[in-house]
Amino acid sequence: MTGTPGAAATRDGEAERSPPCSPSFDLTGKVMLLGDSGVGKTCFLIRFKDGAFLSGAFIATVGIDFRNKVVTVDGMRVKLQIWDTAGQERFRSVTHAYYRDAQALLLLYDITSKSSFDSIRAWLTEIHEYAQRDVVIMLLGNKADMSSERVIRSEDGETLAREYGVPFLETSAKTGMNVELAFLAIAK
Ligand SMILES: Nc1nc2c(ncn2[C@@H]2O[C@H](COP(=O)(O)OP(=O)(O)OP(=O)(O)O)[C@@H](O)[C@H]2O)c(=O)[nH]1
Repeated sequence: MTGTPGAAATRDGEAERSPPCSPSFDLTGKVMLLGDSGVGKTCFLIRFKDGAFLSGAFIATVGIDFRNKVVTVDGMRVKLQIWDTAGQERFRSVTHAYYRDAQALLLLYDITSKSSFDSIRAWLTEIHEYAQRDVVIMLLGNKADMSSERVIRSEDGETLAREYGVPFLETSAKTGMNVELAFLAIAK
């Protein structure tokens, strides 16, 4: 993560100034949420940022959006700037432009959707094409609360993650399971 405390862009693009002698964070880092449309990226971010779950109608993200959250890791305050990308194919050219600046990527699939799991290899190919070579990647099997509709076993997620040498967790934006853990793991 980069050490640039002080002024920072807020979600609305306004300057967020901190007193020069006591910055509100020690480090900053850019994280991107990636994965097919509907896997739960926006809900995952809202759960982490606000501790809430957006149930009801699914509103697909248009283009890209971001939110900031400061977390404490090993006594250091890390400001995470988290970019929520649109999973829909038609927005890919927009989101590609943001890969380069990301230090960490959370790549999500939905454990109730085989197609979202099958897309992971294509996502990893895109990541290798557009992201920094040393980017931190984590694979997440989201919607783990939907056990009766599960079609992807935990072992399948683990095997795929091992093949690509990335860490893996199952998560739920609905219950909050492992959401904070995933962000803290990549913030380290
Ligand atoms: N049960 C359950 N539903 C979830 C979970 N996460 C998301 N959902 C639901 O899945 C749908 C899609 O969630 P979004 O967060 O909008 O999906 P997205 O990946 O951001 O989609 P795009 O913006 O199109 O890329 C919504 O109806 C959510 O309520 C979860 O962990 N559990």
